[in-house]
Amino acid sequence: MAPGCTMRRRQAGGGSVMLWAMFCWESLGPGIHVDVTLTRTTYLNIVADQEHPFMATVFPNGSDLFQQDNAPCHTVKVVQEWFEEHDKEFKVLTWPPISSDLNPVEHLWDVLDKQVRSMEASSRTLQDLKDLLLMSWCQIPRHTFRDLVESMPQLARGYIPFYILWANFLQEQVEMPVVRFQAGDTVMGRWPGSNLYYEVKVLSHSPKSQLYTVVYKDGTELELKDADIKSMTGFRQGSGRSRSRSRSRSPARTRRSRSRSPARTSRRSSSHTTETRRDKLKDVLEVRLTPVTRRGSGAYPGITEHKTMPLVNNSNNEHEKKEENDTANKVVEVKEETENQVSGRYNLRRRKEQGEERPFELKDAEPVVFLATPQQTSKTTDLEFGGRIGVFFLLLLLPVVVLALLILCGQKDSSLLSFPRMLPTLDSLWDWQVFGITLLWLLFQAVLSLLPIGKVVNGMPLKNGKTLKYRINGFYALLISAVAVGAGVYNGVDLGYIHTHFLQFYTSALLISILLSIYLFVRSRWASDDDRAPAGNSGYVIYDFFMGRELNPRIKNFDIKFFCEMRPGLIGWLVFNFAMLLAEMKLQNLDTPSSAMLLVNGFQLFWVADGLWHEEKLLTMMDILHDGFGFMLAFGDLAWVPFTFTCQSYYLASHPSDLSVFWIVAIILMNAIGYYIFRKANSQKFAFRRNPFDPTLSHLKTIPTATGKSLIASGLWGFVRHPNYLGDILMALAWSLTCGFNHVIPYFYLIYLIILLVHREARDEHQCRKKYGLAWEKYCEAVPYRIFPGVY
Ligand SMILES: NC(=O)C1=CN([C@@H]2O[C@H](COP(=O)(O)OP(=O)(O)OC[C@H]3O[C@@H](n4cnc5c(N)ncnc54)[C@H](OP(=O)(O)O)[C@@H]3O)[C@@H](O)[C@H]2O)C=CC1
Ligand SMILES: CC(C)=CCC[C@@H](C)[C@H]1CC=C2C3=C(CC[C@@]21C)[C@@]1(C)CC[C@H](O)C(C)(C)[C@@H]1CC3
Repeated sequence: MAPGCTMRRRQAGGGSVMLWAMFCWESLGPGIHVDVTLTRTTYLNIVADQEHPFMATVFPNGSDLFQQDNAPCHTVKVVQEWFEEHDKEFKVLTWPPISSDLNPVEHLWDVLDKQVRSMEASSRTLQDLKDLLLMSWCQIPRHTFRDLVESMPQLARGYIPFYILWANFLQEQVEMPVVRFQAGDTVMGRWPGSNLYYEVKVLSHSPKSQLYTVVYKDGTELELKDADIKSMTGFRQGSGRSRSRSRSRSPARTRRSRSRSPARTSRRSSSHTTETRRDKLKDVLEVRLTPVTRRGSGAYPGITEHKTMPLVNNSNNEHEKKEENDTANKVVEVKEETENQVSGRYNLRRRKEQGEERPFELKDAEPVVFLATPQQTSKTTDLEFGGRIGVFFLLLLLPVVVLALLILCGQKDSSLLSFPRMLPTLDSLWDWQVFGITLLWLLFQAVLSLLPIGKVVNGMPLKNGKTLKYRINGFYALLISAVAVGAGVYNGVDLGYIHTHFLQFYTSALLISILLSIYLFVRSRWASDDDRAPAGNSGYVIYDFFMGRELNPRIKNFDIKFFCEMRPGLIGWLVFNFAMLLAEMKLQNLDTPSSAMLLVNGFQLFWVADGLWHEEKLLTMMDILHDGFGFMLAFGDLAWVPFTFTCQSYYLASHPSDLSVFWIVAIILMNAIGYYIFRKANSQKFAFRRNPFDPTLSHLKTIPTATGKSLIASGLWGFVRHPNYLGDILMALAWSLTCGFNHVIPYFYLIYLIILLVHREARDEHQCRKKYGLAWEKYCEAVPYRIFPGVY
């Protein structure tokens, strides 16, 4: 922000709050507090996560217009590229470089200014100012912004259409004393990532970082910004000190001098402390600040009884239904029992009044969105899987486990106790021809993935603000592979070869995954910080080799991780299943495959086809966004998936399983229920993350988080915290049940999946708790079970 844009009153202390907002004739958009230095990444996040979904909701028919001024962050290359990529959905209107026109949002800043000023006495801290700005933005009446648009001369002359969205930044400044609290003071400290305050004791203040070190009652020590601390009296009463404030507009305004009328200047310095305003202010603060009750002594601060944390109904999506002030997002804050004072204004209702017993209150509003700070890849300190020692054993154990599984599965007696004393010789485990076939398969799938069919989509924004492009053609690859395999079999290719050489196929895949991991590890030496995975950069060779140092290793446009996750292993698994089906018919002299084998083939074909149909959704998953590509995923994708996921069909090839009609129906039903839960939960979450305003999701209740994202807290996501895992596990159970109860070996996939998903859930829980703080705690309170309702 250029100094010329701000009008500071005094130099001592103070700071500024930056707000980004957008509006059109139809509706106000969300007001977004930019919590970090405004960078291209921050702005790209705003555009992708806020502006884009809002635009899609307000103008669902496309061909709409978006206008912003020429601020540097608006015009940087990555941002322009993003807009170019989306130019089919909407066009960005250029802002004439020497335009004397104000961005229409600026008129709303004036409205905001008046509203905030009328509550001036309250704004003692940056947090106060931020809260007031956000709340005031939401309170701009509909007629104000509509009148503004309708009064624009360009509109009257037909130069600009109604379907245009304007956006801009506002910077407001507040002055504060430098050190408000002394060591030993008892104050109210905000719990990071939330809007909840707890009693804390100030330990010290650092003049350098301007941070207070405080200790919570449970002993947690944290560093808090001045804005996150309130005095006990101020907290209870909400009375304020005087402050002075100045503001600046969009960063683009650096070159344009802003002429302010003398009237405005005098208005600025006048005091606005009438009783009415105080009352208004009191209301606002009472909605905002809520002392929380502790559940027990020494409890973790997040686990408290928050009678006040709001659960938000997503129904604000239907903005056309609203009568007044139809902002797309409204402030969601905690509130005390003083509901009567404010309920009319803020539309707060007790959930009990709606006949539900939840300890939450419901608001017909979305939260004002706070922007998450983009992550930097620093050294990985939080080691998973038991750290270096854990991954060392996993490195050795995983390949051996698969080998043991295959040996047992292929035996007549598959009981664990009949594991052969003599291990297969190295000679019998290796076949160059098999190795060649495996390489050819990989090459074939790589070629298919590069075919210029299917759409190209953007992945999620990376740390540097860029997005990678992905060709989504997995489903076509499956169809082409099916035709190729079918043609091969028709022309006499004996797929029984796969059954008889299954171990050799495994060792080939194992070797390839090891070689690939070594290649990935070596090439990651040259990976820039931006390209590194948050989870695989501990500095320990074994650990980083296992986890993968590079996030999205690519050879030109070929994304190695995305390819391996979805193609050779998954499609290969289906080919193996088909080979086992043919082998079963041959070994057991059957004219048609057994019902168990048909079910397994059918279910798994459907699951893989479904995964490839929804291939794009993988782009938002932990594996792509967080995990590096190292041995774990290379081995997982190329060896683990095709050789352990086949455990039922490989087992059935040599172990007949007679299923009664009852069992067949029960198993089909179980698979169908599992699939429904799995797919619905995943699709709902994906759609919600892509567009929180999606009208089809308006019935969902959500919990706002301080990052701007909300958590779905009703429907399947209100049933258990990981309904998608539950669905997946139900399907896995159905697949295993086809093999009967003679041996545990066909249940290997089910056992693996439960272990993996329970562990994954714990990893995810850890990350979500870090990301969402108390909002996550609230979600856990509202939805106590993780995967299995009533059990876990
Ligand atoms: N068969 C197999 O071997 C495996 C299958 N899978 C399947 O893949 C699928 C995806 O799994 P995975 O990526 O692990 O997990 P999820 O798809 O459940 O993703 C977890 C993320 O979802 C977001 N989230 C969590 N709770 C909520 C909520 N209430 N509302 C909105 N967003 C929420 C959070 O991210 P944020 O808030 O940042 O968006 C969280 O980090 C699952 O169906 C799983 O069963 C996974 C692993 C192995
Ligand atoms: C023990 C070990 C080596 C673990 C590696 C784990 C991997 C095998 C799995 C981690 C997440 C996976 C997913 C799929 C396959 C298995 C791995 C790679 C998946 C691509 C299968 C198809 C689904 O539709 C899916 C896209 C939901 C799924 C995503 C996760």
